[in-house]
Amino acid sequence: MAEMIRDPRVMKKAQTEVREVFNEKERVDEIYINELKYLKSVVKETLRLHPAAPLLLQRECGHVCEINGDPKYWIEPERFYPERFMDSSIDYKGSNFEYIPFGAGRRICPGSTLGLLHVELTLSFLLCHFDWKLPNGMNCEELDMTEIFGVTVRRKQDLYLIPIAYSPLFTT
Ligand code: HEM
Repeated sequence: MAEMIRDPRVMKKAQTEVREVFNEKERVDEIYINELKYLKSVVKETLRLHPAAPLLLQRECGHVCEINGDPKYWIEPERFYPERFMDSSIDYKGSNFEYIPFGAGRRICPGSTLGLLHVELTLSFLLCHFDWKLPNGMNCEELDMTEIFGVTVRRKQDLYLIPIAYSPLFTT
């Protein structure tokens, strides 16, 4: 939600997809979740930029540095850009080592399917039934994206957003 509120283009695109699929089916339901190609890319991109459980001890680089000057695996690696996963063969199975939000190998997360379903379904509900805006006239560039490390990584500042109920019946 934080990445999408920072980029209204992505929010709009994900919302349009969710509303098209679920309005047609007349309800939000997990059986249609695989039709949400863009929303799934949003979740993938979120787990790329913000892995909930980075492996090993977390470290932070003390200096700005450039490694070989050429991003080998990701184009514009720091950018939140879900489109990079559309039509990509990279999945969650841990066979692409540049993307292992659930780990890899024998100890890969056994709860990934359940975890993803919860995230995707919850996000679908939030996008389908509400429009979202920042409080107090806050600008999206002002949103603090600092993360803190614990057992899992999370936002340092809680995210406050204003939901505006949406119903296709009341739109013009
Ligand atoms: C989006 C949600 C989730 C993320 C991002 C996530 C991520 C991870 C990661 C990165 C690991 C370490 C894998 C490794 O050592 O290579 C892990 C392990 C594990 N996860 Fe998850 N997980 C999620 C949801 C869940 C859920 C819903 C469950 C249980 C219902 C679960 C159960 C476990 C267990 C038991 C392990 C330890 C596996 C082992 O060491 O053999 N996870 N998870």
